[in-house]
Amino acid sequence: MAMEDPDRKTEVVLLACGSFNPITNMHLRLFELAKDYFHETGKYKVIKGIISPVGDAYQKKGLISANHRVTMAKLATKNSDWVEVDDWESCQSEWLETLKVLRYHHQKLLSADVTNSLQHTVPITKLGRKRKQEPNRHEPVKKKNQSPVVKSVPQVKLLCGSDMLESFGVPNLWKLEDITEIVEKHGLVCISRAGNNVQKFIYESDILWRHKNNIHLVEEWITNDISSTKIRRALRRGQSIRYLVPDVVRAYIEKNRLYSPESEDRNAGVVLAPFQKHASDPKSSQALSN
Ligand SMILES: Nc1ncnc2c1ncn2[C@@H]1O[C@H](COP(=O)(O)OP(=O)(O)OP(=O)(O)O)[C@@H](O)[C@H]1O
Ligand SMILES: NC(=O)c1ccc[n+]([C@@H]2O[C@H](COP(=O)(O)O)[C@@H](O)[C@H]2O)c1
Ligand SMILES: [Zn+2]
Repeated sequence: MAMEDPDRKTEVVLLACGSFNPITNMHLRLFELAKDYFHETGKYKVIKGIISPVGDAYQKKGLISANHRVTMAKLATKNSDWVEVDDWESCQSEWLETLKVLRYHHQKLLSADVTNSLQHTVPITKLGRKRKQEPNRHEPVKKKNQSPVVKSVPQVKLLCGSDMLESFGVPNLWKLEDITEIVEKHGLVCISRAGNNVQKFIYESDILWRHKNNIHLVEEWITNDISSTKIRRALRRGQSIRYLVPDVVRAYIEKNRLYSPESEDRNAGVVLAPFQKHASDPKSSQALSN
């Protein structure tokens, strides 16, 4: 695609998909942990984080309306200068495979990049000639000048916890071809969650093992087991959730009385959308059996 510059860092956009029912401090920490990890490698630059709450059609038990979940995620990230919320996925009337969400965001960056380079196009040959005419040949050439033309599109990597990675092994939940394309074309960043053995999981899957260079495992040393399930449970019991979610999110939940025994019963007994969609597909039944 573009001219490779060994000094230039690969730009990465981190995409987190999930229910965010509701968003917690731990979800926000995932982004910080992943960004630190990539920057410490010296090879990547994380330019953006995207939170994509799942749509209502996912039909998970206890899932409250996407409208509230998106609003809370926006409130939670309003002080972040690099993490944003995208509601495209949640606005779709049907549930979408995570791969399609990754493709959409990659495509969006591609078209933004085309627009950008059309605005700044300088033929590469011209830049080459200009470089040779520079007076001091020993001075390092400023590669920065080339950026609008030769810049490559950022990679969009799926950011998740190890429970999501391990869900790849749940029969009928993921299509094998989707898992393959995610790890082959995009890449995965997985934050370890207490009680999960991700390395063994990767070892036991041929596909994940083959693409392990594109699966980044990030150890969370300051462990923190906040989950949305536990937040909803505390709320149902009238217990405090202060310091577990951003204060603006807590205030929004209280104002709108969002989580109750009734809301927890939403979608009770309903089959989760991916199971409905993939159950009859033989390719997905034993997604990672070897
Ligand atoms: N404590 C955590 N450590 C690592 N990853 C986490 C943690 N909490 C959530 N995640 C990750 O955040 C993403 C979104 O998760 P999700 O919306 O399901 O939140 P959750 O807290 O796990 O909610 P629930 O309890 O309802 O399953 C997933 O990739 C999940 O693995
Ligand atoms: N086949 C798939 O693409 C597939 C299957 C199951 C869950 N997912 C996604 O993973 C996330 C899981 O979120 P929860 O952990 O809240 O259920 C959601 O964004 C959901 O859309 C994708
Ligand atoms: Zn979860």
